[in-house]
Amino acid sequence: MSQDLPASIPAALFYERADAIADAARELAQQGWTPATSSNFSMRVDNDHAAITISGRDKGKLGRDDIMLVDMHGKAVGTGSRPSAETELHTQVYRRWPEVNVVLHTHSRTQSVASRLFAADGIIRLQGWELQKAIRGHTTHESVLDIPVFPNTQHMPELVAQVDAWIESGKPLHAYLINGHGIYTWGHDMAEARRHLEALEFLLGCELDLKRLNA
Ligand SMILES: CSC[C@@H](O)[C@@H](O)C(=O)COP(=O)(O)O
Ligand SMILES: [Zn+2]
Repeated sequence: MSQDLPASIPAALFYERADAIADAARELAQQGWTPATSSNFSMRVDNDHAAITISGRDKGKLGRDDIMLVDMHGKAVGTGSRPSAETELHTQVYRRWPEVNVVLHTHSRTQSVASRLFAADGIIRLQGWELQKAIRGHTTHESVLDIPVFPNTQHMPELVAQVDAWIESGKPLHAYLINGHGIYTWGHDMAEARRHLEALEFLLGCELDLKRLNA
């Protein structure tokens, strides 16, 4: 289905975003983090719109026609295509933080297992790892980096409410896990969002190893 763009959005801008999403998705898929059409990716286009993956597509084989425009409430703009089933989790981040321009969601094995293992605690506390410094605002391994684990649901407003409650409690949020599901993280640009995702994948893997070793 073709994408019509509002007059305020140049085609070159939208397709630059679409290409950047498709390129990142391909690379993340190659790492095995987007199995069986899972995962979704988006980039802010302007204050009122984001480019996001169309629902159900193989994230390892995306082209620019697999990306569509939505408004900041998750409604399709200029196309009959269906946006990601989890679009509201992306637009929530864009509405909340105007400086965030990229949201990434993946389903790696490490993310999935860690989410199950720490679900009862509702949180994974990362501390003492040098790689925490890959996360914006963290300048030392001594800092505390809390990653909440929210219960999974197919009803997005419930998840949105849980994320809102965490943020409104005043706690920092750079990423969250959904139990048995995967991770959401974001960044000011694609490089930062990718760095956050990669660092968190590594750190969750380390925490799982510690549990395995009973350390
Ligand atoms: C194929 S199961 C994964 C989905 O249920 C969902 O969690 C997901 O990440 C992808 O959904 P999508 O609608 O393609 O964005
Ligand atoms: Zn998902």
